Amino acid sequence: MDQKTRSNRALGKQNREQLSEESRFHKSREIAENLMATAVWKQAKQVLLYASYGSEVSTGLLIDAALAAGKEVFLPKVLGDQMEFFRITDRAELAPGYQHILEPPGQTKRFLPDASIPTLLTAPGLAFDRSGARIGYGKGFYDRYLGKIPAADRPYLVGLCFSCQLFGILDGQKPHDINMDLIVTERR
Ligand SMILES: Nc1nc2c(c(=O)[nH]1)N(C=O)[C@@H](CNc1ccc(C(=O)N[C@@H](CCC(=O)O)C(=O)O)cc1)CN2
Ligand SMILES: Nc1ncnc2c1ncn2[C@@H]1O[C@H](COP(=O)(O)OP(=O)(O)OP(=O)(O)O)[C@@H](O)[C@H]1O
Repeated sequence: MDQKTRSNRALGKQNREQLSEESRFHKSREIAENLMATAVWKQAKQVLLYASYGSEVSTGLLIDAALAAGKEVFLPKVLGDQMEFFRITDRAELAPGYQHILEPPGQTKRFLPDASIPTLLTAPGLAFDRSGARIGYGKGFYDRYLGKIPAADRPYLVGLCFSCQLFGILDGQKPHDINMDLIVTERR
């Protein structure tokens, strides 16, 4: 991996961690509100979210709002070197898994892409740019997962980040990197 990707990842992570907990909480709420105001969120019947940990954009509000709105909610679970999404109907079903991140039990309905069902996926990340480029922890889970899905069946992809993680242009993109369709920050 190139030097630029490394330094953008480190910078995005540092900027995210420098926000106070209160500020992250506040901004996460604004990010959730901005996402929920979009047509893609409103129309989505299925949402693939993540259970936030560390200094990531918090997703608790989104999970609860999606469940309350009757959407099907799926969260990632790491299985070996792959990641799969399983349905939850309550946050209480989650238990610590890979890297102590809360995960679904894995016996419930597994997400299967279906282009006829409006579906939205939110991805966390350390650095993003306006074109939708995304840098994660560097293990490639999201890129590998999304790469398995034929482009026509892929959910609408939304990157969630604080505006301090948004950079001008993240070059050093690799062929396997899959761009987000939309980036949502606390500033929209
Ligand atoms: N909330 C959340 N769930 C997720 C992901 C994620 O990024 N966020 N994933 C997306 O892939 C998968 C888990 N992948 C992960 C890959 C690496 C690390 C990790 O190495 N964490 C270190 C920090 C490493 C670093 O700073 O470079 C740590 O937390 O100490 C964590 C999760 C599936 N679930
Ligand atoms: N579609 C793919 N097919 C095969 N290998 C892949 C694919 N996507 C990613 N990888 C592997 O994963 C590694 C890490 O990828 P990358 O640096 O893009 O991760 P990232 O986007 O920062 O992290 P993540 O997706 O876990 O949040 C790559 O070096 C590559 O070996």
